[in-house]
Amino acid sequence: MLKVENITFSYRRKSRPVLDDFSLDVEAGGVYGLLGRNGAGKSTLLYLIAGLLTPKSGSVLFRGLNTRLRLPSVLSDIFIVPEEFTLPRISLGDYVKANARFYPNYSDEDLRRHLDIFGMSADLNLGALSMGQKKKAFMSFALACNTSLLLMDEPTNGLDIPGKSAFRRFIAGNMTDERAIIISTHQVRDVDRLLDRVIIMNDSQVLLNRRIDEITARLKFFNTDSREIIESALYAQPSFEGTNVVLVNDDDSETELNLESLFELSLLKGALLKDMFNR
Ligand SMILES: Nc1ncnc2c1ncn2[C@@H]1O[C@H](COP(=O)(O)OP(=O)(O)OP(=O)(O)O)[C@@H](O)[C@H]1O
Repeated sequence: MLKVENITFSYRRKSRPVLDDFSLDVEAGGVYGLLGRNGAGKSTLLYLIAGLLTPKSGSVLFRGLNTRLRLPSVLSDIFIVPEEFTLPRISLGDYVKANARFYPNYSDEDLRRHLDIFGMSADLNLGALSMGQKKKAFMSFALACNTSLLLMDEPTNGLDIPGKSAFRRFIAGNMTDERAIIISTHQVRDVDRLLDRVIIMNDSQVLLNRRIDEITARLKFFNTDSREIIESALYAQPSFEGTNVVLVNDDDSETELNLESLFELSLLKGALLKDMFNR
C-alpha cells in the first residue's frame, strides 16, 4: 500500500538529515507502532508520508502515486492526526459539513459510534472543548473518514485513563484488512496490545519493522528473579515483580512481547537487533 523509498530529508540545507536513505513498506490490514527516541524523526516521517514535506531525494508512494503531488485521489485516502492541532470554533456538525466531502468513504454513523466509545455526543462545539476532548472528537472524525491510511502522532497524549482504554477499543474495533494505521508513540503501554507490527527508528533509519509474532519468535520476554538468567539476558530491567528480561528465543518459547523492553534493547543494542532480524 505504502512505500517509502530511499528518502533523505533535512529541515535546513546544511543540517544533518533527519531521515537518511530511509525506506519502509507498509501493508494494509495492520496497526503499526512507530517508536523512536525523542527527535528520531517520527513526526517528520508522518508528515513526509502525508505529502506535507518534500524529501531532498527519494519518494513516498501510496498505491504507486507520489504523495507529494497531493493528488485528490491520494489526499482523500490518507488522514493524519498530528500531535498538536487547532480546530475552528464551530459546531462539530458544521465542521463535518465543511470537511467530510473530501473523504468519499466518510460515515456519519461511524462518527457517532466512535464518539460514543469516548462517551461524547455529536452535539459539540469544537471551540468549547478541553484538549483531551478535542483530541477524542478529531480522532473520531479521522477514523470516520475511513481512509485506507490513518497516521496518528502521539494519539494518547492528553487522554485521561478511561480515554486511553477507550482509545484501545476505538482502534481495535475498527481495524479492517483494507486499512493501515500508523501510530507514533512514546506511551508504549497505551498501545502495546493493539499492534500488529513494530517499527523502530534509530539513526535516521529503520532499525526494525516486524510483525509481533516475528519478534516473539526470535526474542523471549519474561520476568524473573534468577540471577543466572538476568546475567545472560540481552536486556534486563528491575521492575516491581522481579526483573524484566529479554533473551534470544532459542527454545521456541511463547511469550508476550514487552514493548518497553524491546524499545530499550533497541536503544542499547541496536546493531545487534538489526543483525538478528536481517539474518
Ligand atoms: N520545523 C522544524 N524545523 C527545524 N527542525 C525541526 C523541525 N521539526 C523538527 N525538527 C527537528 O527534526 C528532528 C526530528 O524531529 P521530529 O519531531 O520528527 O522527531 P520525533 O521523533 O517525532 O520526536 P519526539 O519523539 O520528540 O516527538 C529533531 O532534531 C527536531 O529538532
